[in-house]
Amino acid sequence: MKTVIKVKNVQKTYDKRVILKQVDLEIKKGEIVALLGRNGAGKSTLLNVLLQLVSKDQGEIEILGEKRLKTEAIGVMLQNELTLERTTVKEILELWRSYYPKSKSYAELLAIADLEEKQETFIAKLSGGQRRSLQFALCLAGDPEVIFLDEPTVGMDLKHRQKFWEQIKKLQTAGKTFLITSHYLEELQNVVQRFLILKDGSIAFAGTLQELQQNGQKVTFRFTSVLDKSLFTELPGVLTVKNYAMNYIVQTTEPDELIQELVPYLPAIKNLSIEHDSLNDLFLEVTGGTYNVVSK
Ligand SMILES: Nc1ncnc2c1ncn2[C@@H]1O[C@H](COP(=O)(O)OP(=O)(O)OP(=O)(O)O)[C@@H](O)[C@H]1O
Repeated sequence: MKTVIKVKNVQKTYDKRVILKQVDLEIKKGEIVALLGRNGAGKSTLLNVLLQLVSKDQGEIEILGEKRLKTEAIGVMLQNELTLERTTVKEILELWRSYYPKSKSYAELLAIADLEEKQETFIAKLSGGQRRSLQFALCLAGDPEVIFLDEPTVGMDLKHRQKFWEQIKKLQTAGKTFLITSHYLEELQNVVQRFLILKDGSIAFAGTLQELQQNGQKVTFRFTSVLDKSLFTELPGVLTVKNYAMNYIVQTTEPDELIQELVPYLPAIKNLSIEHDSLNDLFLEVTGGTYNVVSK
């Protein structure tokens, strides 16, 4: 597949503070890629640099094979950018369409925004979620090839979120490429192909969810048992054991081995459930967050 976004050794400093130290990444056509990182990691800065909204100190960026930003082929949804408060939904959609020689139809954009009932409503009177949906429709006005979304679902209710992610998948099947920042990790899991994790000014991890799981795989066993804690702490591959009365939480990097070891004790183990790390847990591990580690 064709490379759509290519970033090499990008650096950015604000007031002598290094925000992006060395960012390298590549995104292929048709990929949905999430850019993750803790608050202040530099995600928005990276997007702004990619979109040439702020200058970079150093490095190379190519989008759609060009150093020049092909604005007609790029869709952008940043945070809180709807400022034309005294404009109606209809007026703003038509205005955005007029910027592009090849725009999506008004009806299509209205359906994407899901604001059929609010065509004559001023932007000032829309809810936070409705504004985000409208912004999403605006960023698709020119039928772009590459779409940058910064925290797109903030403020959207469940129905709008679901609809939003369905639209993204549909657009992907039409060959569109996405780079998305979000703190809602769980909802990314079913949509995103690849995750980039920004930490200390560089991409600390780039790969699929499976690769992320293999990278720092921890599996949690939960059960109730009358057996003594010391029995579980000594089993091979066990990282941590926590118990409250008979309720146990055991974490391991070797789930298959642990199951084998537990077999002789199964008559005394009830309500067993086995869970892989969630994307949240894995993310916190990579970014050096406070992973909820329980000590032996
Ligand atoms: N215009 C600016 N001038 C100076 N410092 C800035 C500017 N914009 C951002 N920063 C700083 O750069 C760092 C990265 O900010 P950025 O907004 O890129 O982080 P982020 O990963 O998008 O965070 P969040 O998840 O909170 O949105 C922060 O420490 C921020 O204070």
